[in-house]
Amino acid sequence: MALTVSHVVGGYSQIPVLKDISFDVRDGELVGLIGLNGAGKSTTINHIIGLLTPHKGKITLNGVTIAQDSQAYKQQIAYIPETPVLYQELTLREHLEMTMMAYDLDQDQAWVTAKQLLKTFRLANKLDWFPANFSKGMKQKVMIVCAFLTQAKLYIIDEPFLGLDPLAVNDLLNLIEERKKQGASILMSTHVLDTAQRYCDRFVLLHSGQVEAEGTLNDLRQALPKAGESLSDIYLSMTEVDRA
Ligand SMILES: Nc1ncnc2c1ncn2[C@@H]1O[C@H](COP(=O)(O)OP(=O)(O)OP(=O)(O)O)[C@@H](O)[C@H]1O
Repeated sequence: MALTVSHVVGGYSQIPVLKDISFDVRDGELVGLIGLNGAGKSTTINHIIGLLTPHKGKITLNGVTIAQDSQAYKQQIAYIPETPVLYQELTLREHLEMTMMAYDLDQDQAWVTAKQLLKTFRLANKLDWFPANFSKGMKQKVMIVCAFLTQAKLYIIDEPFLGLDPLAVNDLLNLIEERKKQGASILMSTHVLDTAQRYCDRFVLLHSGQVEAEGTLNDLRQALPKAGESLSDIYLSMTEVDRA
């Protein structure tokens, strides 16, 4: 089991946002973290990447908790935030070099991977550009290239589809497929439910800080038999109580 989130209660203050959530992401699997605005998706991710500490419960990555070995834990994760976070004073080349250092990557090997990724995301001739010169989507692509440059065990991708052009979305989905085949795990938060339905192996449906349902689309259909066939129908049905 790559990632295990076990009975996590947590949030930003003493009042918990996450109320006893449990789920896992297995090797070679893409899991969709789905929920309305404010459901707790980013808060969950912030706990997994170690920005927040659970009040209760435990998060392990291949058996290691962040408290046991912070560096070993963090080096297994590559995170692509919803809003790109780049250093204004560093070029694209320097962002890549910094990632290689942070993940202890072999420079020669990493540059082979980097060049391929830069070509895929049409950034190959922009190595000496600074973030100020990039569009929003280009900044997002820089984050994607940095993340997939690593050989992380777990990729966490927060809402990847909103700022990217359709070509880049397709390239990202291909990249996810490729890393899955190599055994990596991916946790992806998104509101784009038709794409999630097509590509995710399993889903975690978060609602008001709780896991309302989880499993494959078939598992969800069986759990909510009257909801409808699509992930969108199932999700809307699950949130109906709040909208009544
Ligand atoms: N920095 C913060 N400090 C205090 N409360 C926060 C903070 N960030 C989020 N929250 C609260 O935590 C709850 C869950 O928010 P979270 O950002 O995890 O939702 P989300 O599912 O990622 O939503 P969205 O789809 O809008 O990104 C919300 O009630 C929100 O107000």
